[in-house]
Amino acid sequence: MTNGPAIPPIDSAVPVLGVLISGRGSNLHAIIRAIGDGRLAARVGVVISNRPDAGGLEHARTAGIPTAVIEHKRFESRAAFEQALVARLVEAGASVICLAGFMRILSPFFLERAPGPVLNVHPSLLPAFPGVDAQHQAWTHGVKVAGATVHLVTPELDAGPIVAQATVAVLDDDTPASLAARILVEEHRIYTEAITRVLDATWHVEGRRFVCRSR
Ligand SMILES: Nc1nc2c(c(=O)[nH]1)N[C@@H](CN(C=O)c1ccc(C(=O)N[C@@H](CCC(=O)O)C(=O)O)cc1)CN2
Ligand SMILES: NCC(=O)N[C@@H]1O[C@H](COP(=O)([O-])[O-])[C@@H](O)[C@H]1O
Repeated sequence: MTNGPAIPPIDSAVPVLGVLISGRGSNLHAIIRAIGDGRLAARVGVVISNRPDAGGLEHARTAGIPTAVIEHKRFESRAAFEQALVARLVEAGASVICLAGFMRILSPFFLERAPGPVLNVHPSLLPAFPGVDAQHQAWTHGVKVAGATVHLVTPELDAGPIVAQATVAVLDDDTPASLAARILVEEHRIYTEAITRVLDATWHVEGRRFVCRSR
């Protein structure tokens, strides 16, 4: 009698990602698919959501990835919440933290204790249109070129060194929703590229510039 599908042993040589979400998790799903396709040499050690109803948790469960719900509302302070995040990331052995639609501003308390660099994906060509609803900001402003950014997370919101970007042409008949959908495709593509660059040991930051020797 078999005991179900064989669960491959954990390869300690494979870098571990910790992914933080708050919602549907399409960027998380893109990371999981990239790993499964062999396009990203890593594994997701834990998916943490600050919201129990986050749809992205199901992507993790389907992929057999450990999940945790750490609700910010249940903590007395932002620091206590962030300490819980750090503890779960350390427990999972995460060495790179990926924010994927994680809708909490992280304080220096977290960033000083995180077990590795923190990345975020943002749906605009930063520094243009920081903050929330960036796609709608760009559409309303009338830009002809929008896009997506993956950046290192620093205490200042959406202002960290840029690791990867992609442009998206804005069409005359675009709506905010149609533009956001095309930007999302590029987010999915560049997040894998950005994680690969950060996993490469030959990067450093010069001023605001993310410099990666090998890519
Ligand atoms: N220190 C940083 N934290 C975060 C960054 C960052 O660059 N530096 N990126 C954000 C992602 N983000 C936009 O890309 C973003 C997320 C959340 C907010 C925000 O106003 N959050 C509120 C609460 C909102 C809610 O819970 O619904 C808050 O934290 O008080 C703005 C922008 C992730 N974190
Ligand atoms: N300011 C942060 C921000 O706007 N992040 C955006 O939230 C969405 C999450 O989608 P997902 O849950 O399907 O990955 C993504 O479009 C991401 O760029």
